[in-house]
Amino acid sequence: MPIRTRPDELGQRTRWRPIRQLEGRTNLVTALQRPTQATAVVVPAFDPGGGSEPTVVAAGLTKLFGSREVVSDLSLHVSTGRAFGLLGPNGAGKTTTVRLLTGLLTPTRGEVTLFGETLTRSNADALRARIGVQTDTSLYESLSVRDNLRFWGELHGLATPTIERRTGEVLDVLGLSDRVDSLVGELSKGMRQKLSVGRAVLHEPDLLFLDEPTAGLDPEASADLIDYLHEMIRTLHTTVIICTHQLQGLEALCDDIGILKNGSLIVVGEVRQLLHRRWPEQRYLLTVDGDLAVAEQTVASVVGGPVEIADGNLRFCVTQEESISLVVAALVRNELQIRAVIPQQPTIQDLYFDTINNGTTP
Ligand SMILES: Nc1ncnc2c1ncn2[C@@H]1O[C@H](COP(=O)(O)OP(=O)(O)OP(=O)(O)O)[C@@H](O)[C@H]1O
Repeated sequence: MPIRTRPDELGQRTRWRPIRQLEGRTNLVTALQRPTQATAVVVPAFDPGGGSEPTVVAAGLTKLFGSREVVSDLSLHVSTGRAFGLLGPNGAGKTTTVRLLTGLLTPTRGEVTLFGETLTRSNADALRARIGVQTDTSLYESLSVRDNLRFWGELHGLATPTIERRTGEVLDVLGLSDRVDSLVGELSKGMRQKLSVGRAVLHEPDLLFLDEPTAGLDPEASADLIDYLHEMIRTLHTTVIICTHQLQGLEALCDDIGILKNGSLIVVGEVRQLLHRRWPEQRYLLTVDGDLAVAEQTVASVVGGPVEIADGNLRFCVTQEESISLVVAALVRNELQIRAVIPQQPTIQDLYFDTINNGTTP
């Protein structure tokens, strides 16, 4: 009998949890006992001696369609148990990169290594059996939810009882149990989205590719999905690669990111390191009552750097935390009433726009 998630006592919605956690299988214990592996990725250069065990290595990956180069000399490592965000504007080459990494396209130059094995035509199917790919395009609309999952499970060689058990568990976690017999064509966009994620994780892949996983989900379902992915990574050590344009809050999910522009990976690395390298100073937002121009001059005289006025607030940076008390003292001396001094954490979204607009590479 499938073990079900327990709705909490307040009657709130069931939270998404990894299947293996729900099952309480021994491989969960094994996963928990495995040591945490080191940080993924750094710089866009192939570095085989990183010390960590990468699940995905791309080395000099290049793809031409005709004479048009859509992926150019792309190199990256994604280490086991990390979530990697592959970002970039429309047409930057994200989907093509994912197709190259999953063996659905053959590179013009370069190579891909998955789970320590160089990806070739002859081992592609075997390696793909360890991969889950979520896209919203390949669900069968005229089949029921159950039959979509059954079909997918059979493709992955799962036995019928396993498929049935997994289907129950996945749908329970997704909050779709009551739609098991609905035709996919009758589902809402968000429900299809959830089903496409559920299908990708049905066989508990070691490597999961997600394409806009939260698009079309309501905020609660979106937060639940992120929780679920976190749990999957934490307990099963799944490696996740996410292509998304939804940058807000992405820090909650991604350990590492790569930003593609015109087929080239122009920024790649660990999120915290990249943000710190780009913005080593502490940024502040200041709200004062009184003359903003006087406030600006006062702050500038203390911090010695640019002070920006935006939406009636001042924005500035300090290199040392102590400087902020000097700023406050100077404002008080000039009889400016301080309403708020708020530290501003730079985000992936800030880095993305900075990189795309200014072409800076931290
Ligand atoms: N099969 C193909 N034949 C020719 N050109 C292609 C093919 N597939 C993709 N391209 C081109 O490759 C470039 C990159 O496309 P890709 O789909 O990888 O971008 P993307 O970053 O995923 O974009 P989006 O964010 O819009 O999904 C585009 O200019 C696209 O037109």
